Amino acid sequence: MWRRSPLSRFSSRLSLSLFFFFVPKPYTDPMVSRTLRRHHYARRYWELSKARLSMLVVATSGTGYILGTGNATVNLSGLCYTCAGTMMIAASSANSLNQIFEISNDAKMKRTMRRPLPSGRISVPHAVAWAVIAGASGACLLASKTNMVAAGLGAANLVLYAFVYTPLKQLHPVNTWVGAVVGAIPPLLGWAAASGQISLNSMILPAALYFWQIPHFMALAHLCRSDYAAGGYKMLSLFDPTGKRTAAVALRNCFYMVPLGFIAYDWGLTSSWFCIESTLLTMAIAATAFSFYRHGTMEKARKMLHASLLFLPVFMSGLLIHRVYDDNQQPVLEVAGLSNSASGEVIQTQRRKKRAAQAPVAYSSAAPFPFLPAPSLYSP
Ligand SMILES: CC(C)=CCC/C(C)=C/CC/C(C)=C/COP(=O)(O)OP(=O)(O)O
Repeated sequence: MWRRSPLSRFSSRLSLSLFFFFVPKPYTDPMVSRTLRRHHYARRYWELSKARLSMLVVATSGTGYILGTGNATVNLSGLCYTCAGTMMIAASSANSLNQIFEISNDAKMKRTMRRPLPSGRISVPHAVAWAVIAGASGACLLASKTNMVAAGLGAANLVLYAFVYTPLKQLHPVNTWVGAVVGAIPPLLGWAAASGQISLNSMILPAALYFWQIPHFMALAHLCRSDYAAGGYKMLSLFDPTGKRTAAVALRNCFYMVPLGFIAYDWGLTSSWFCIESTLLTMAIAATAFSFYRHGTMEKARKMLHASLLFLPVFMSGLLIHRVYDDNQQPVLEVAGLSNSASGEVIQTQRRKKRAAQAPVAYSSAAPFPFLPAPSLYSP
């Protein structure tokens, strides 16, 4: 049998005695216990915020802000305020309220049972206080540092997520589509924070997010189907034992994303490179959805989930890399003495951009009455 040498026993006792001599007792020293308590709650707040989901939400809002800026120089403080406001409303408040309403459901699901509320690591009043304070501060931050459109979108989305989507999960499979609207709002919020308005071309990234969420959540719902059933949620996958319908819905929504790259170009948001990139990307995710449709296995559903996780960051990076900003481009081309065709392209882009920059109301109000002139939102 292995025995420790006297020297090793002596040195471990010595290090233990030194440790207890120098390190203050955690629960007797008020300073240390306060630090520990702060650390404990910081971790619980972080968990309540569903950190990974929140990072994604903030990233979409930040991308919306940069796209909505419309010129080369992005106002960094505005971007930071927008991201912080979105983080507070979306992550801290919306996600905390969602978990407060779903304590008993989350406790029954393997995926969620270790969350701070079902596992009893934070009390309900504490979580409610955190959600209210974070939500109100986030809305005030957006209202004071950006504008009321962004603050209003944030507050409305909080209500939609916590008070419409969350209860709907236990009532009807349509919840996934309502959830897709919730996920599509943050980039619109970001755009509104930068530009103070909602225009047609501000809808491209939200549309992508809306359609993208369907294959993403269909894959999740198929993979975690027994967990969702245990939690009492009504997901489409629970009414679809073969997975065929779930996969068909995912595939259909992948195809809806195909025109987005062309629309982004046509409306002057990106260069033509983005059409190619976006088409290749959507065809790749559609291929995984088709494979899931054909085979209906867990393996194929997982592949579609992984493809969806890759899709969004690449799509958003493409939008940012190929975005077209007008006010700095024309002078640069002129100074560089570039050909007429190059500056002609810039003028065309600006025209397209101007057309798409009109608020959607200009189109929708004209649509049922094609004989009426479309109202112009521009002052001459
Ligand atoms: C500005 C603002 C308020 C933005 C909100 C952004 C936000 C929280 C988007 C999440 C969208 C969504 C449907 C998530 C799934 O929640 P789930 O409840 O199905 O997830 P779970 O099963 O893990 O709890």
